[in-house]
Order: sequence, then C-alpha cells, then structure tokens
Amino acid sequence: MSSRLEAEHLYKVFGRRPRQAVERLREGADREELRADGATAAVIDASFTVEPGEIFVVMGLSGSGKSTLLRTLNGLLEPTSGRVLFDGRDLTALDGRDLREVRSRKISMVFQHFALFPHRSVLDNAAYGLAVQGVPRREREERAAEALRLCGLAGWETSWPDELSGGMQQRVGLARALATDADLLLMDESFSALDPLIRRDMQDQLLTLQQTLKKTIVFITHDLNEAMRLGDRIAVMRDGRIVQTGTAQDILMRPANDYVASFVRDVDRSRVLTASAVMETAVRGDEADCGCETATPDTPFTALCALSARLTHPVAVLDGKRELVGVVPGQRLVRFLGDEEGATTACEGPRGGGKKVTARA
Ligand SMILES: Nc1ncnc2c1ncn2[C@@H]1O[C@H](COP(=O)(O)OP(=O)(O)OP(=O)(O)O)[C@@H](O)[C@H]1O
Repeated sequence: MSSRLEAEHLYKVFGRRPRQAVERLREGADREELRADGATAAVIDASFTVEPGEIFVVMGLSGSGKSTLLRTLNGLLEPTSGRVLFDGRDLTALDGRDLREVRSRKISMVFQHFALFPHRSVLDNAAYGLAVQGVPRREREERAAEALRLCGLAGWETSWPDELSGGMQQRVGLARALATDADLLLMDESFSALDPLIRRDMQDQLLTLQQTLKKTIVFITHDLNEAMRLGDRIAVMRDGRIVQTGTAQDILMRPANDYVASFVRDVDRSRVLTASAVMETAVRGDEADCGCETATPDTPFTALCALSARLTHPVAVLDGKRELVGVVPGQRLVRFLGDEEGATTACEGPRGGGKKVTARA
C-alpha cells in the first residue's frame, strides 16, 4: 500500500534570496545565521509519509514551522525546495487549476477559528465546500446533513451559527470538511480555541469518527497532551526542523535528543499521563455504582495503574462534582505504555493477579 501523503525534503524560506538560503542550510547554516541576512527558514528539510487512515500529528512550539509546513502540504504555499506527493502525484508540479481542483475535491482544511457564514444556516455552512464544487443543492444538503449527524449536530440544521456554542461551531467546521468526502484532512490547531472539556470532547469525537471514516489526517498542535491522544504518529518540530517522528510511546519513552526529552519533561509529563488522557468517555453511567475506589481526571498514570490492579473491572473516573466522566480499562493502560523491554513500572495488585505494565523509563 503506498503512502497517501509524502513530504520529500521540504524547505520553505521567507524573505531574501530563499533558494540561496536553502543551499546554505544544506551546507550546515542554521536558522539564526539566515535571519541575520533577512531570510526566515520556516521549514527545513522536512521528510515524512502519512499512511491512509492515519492521524499524523505535527507538534511544536510557536514559530517552529507547523503552519507553514501544513500550508505547503496542500499547495497554499509553494515550497522553496522539495516535493509533496499526494497519492503518488506531485502536487508541487501541478498548475494552478489542477491544484485548485485537487484542493477542492480531495483535501479539506479545518482551522482554529472556523469562519462560519453568520447569515447562512448551519446546514448551508456545512454544505459550503460542496457548493464550491458545484454539487447540486439536493445532494449537497443530504451530504451536509449526514456530516452534521456524524458530528453530533442532527437537529441543528436550520439554526444560525450564533445560536451554537463555540464547540458546536467548530463541529460545523469539521462537518464541512467531512461533507466534501475529502480523503485528506488538514487540521491546524483546530481545537485550540476551545475550553479544555469541550476540547477533549472534540478529540474523542474525532477519534470515534475516524474509526469508521478512516480519513488521512494531518493535525497541527502545540499541545503534547492533544498530540498523545490523537496521533498514531507524532512529528516534533523545532526551529523549522522535524527532530523526531514516532508514536506517542516512542516520544515519551525514547526521546531522540535532549530537546525532545526536555520538551516532554517541560510540558509536564505527569499531566500527559493522567486519567483524563487515557480514559474512554463512552460510558454507560453505572460504572461507579459498585462503591469501589474511583479516580479523578487528574489521577496520575502510575496511581491509576495501582488502582486498576486492585479492581477487577475498569477504573471509573469521576469529576469534581462526582459525576462519571470516563472509564479506564486495564488493557488500555497496557496499550498506552506498550510492552517494551526496559525498566518496569509495576501495576501489580495485592492479590498478585494484577496487571503488569512494562515500560522504558
Ligand atoms: N508569510 C510569512 N512571511 C515571513 N515569515 C513568515 C511567514 N509565515 C511564517 N513566517 C515565519 O516562519 C516561522 C514559522 O512560522 P509558523 O507560523 O509556520 O510556525 P508555527 O509553528 O505554526 O507557529 P504558531 O503556532 O505560532 O502559528 C516563524 O518564524 C514565522 O515568523
């Protein structure tokens, strides 16, 4: 199976003499040297592949080049050097018309602040991409209604955007992207403007949708927690370069260099590995009724392991109001850490029948 998307040695330099700047970068110059000469190296030698159905997260601090990289992937920005292959087709070699055609039919973008049209209904907003494609009204309304249903907005079709909460508006943006049947979704900090609970809800919703839709998604975030939750693989960017690509476990357990290690540490590892990061939020409602010990969303991962080992059923997670917000099955903890060799974090229960989770420290 060939990759859906391939970035080959992508460079994007803004400012003076960009091509010359690329040569200097290849010869070992760094970003700061170029900056002194009036050139900004936003993306430096980025290569990666994204497989069909994969969520590929690009994570990095502000200014690391994530948005620029994303915009080169759909041809909104022309790379200074390098190629982007989409289903084996070189996007960088397409003329303007062919590129627009691919962009409108095959690729959808979901932004941080999704600009909905205030004087169009939710349905018309969700159908907008299809209207641009020239899809007849009846078909586009059917497809938009289905996309809204998938995003949990059935019944809101005739509402106006300002009747919706921020999270719901963002879901309309997602529905618009899904309605077009685009194979590739490019999501630029799509959930970053939402408050934490709604944000987590959106992350869960995306993961649920992805189980059936199996889109190919490139998701940009500066938030490690979000990257860990969503990414099948994560590329960490620093100063324009991808410094590590791997699964969440790879990044956490085997950081490629001191920067990634310190980044993981600095972003607060214990916060990443808490119940809120690993719990499943699809709940029946009665999981905490047995009176056993429970966790809170902030319970650290290791405490969760110990708690899980004392129970014969998934750990119920209750919020500050003692309301059930999720469950953590034991096997999810194991899956989260993987079963790599190395230092052992034991999650053994007092009865000796508990689970054992092994991880590299
Ligand atoms: N059009 C432009 N002209 C000049 N410099 C630019 C342009 N767009 C981005 N840059 C610069 O390129 C670098 C990378 O910016 P980019 O927006 O891609 O980073 P980012 O990781 O997405 O950051 P943020 O999360 O803050 O958006 C920054 O130094 C930025 O100032």
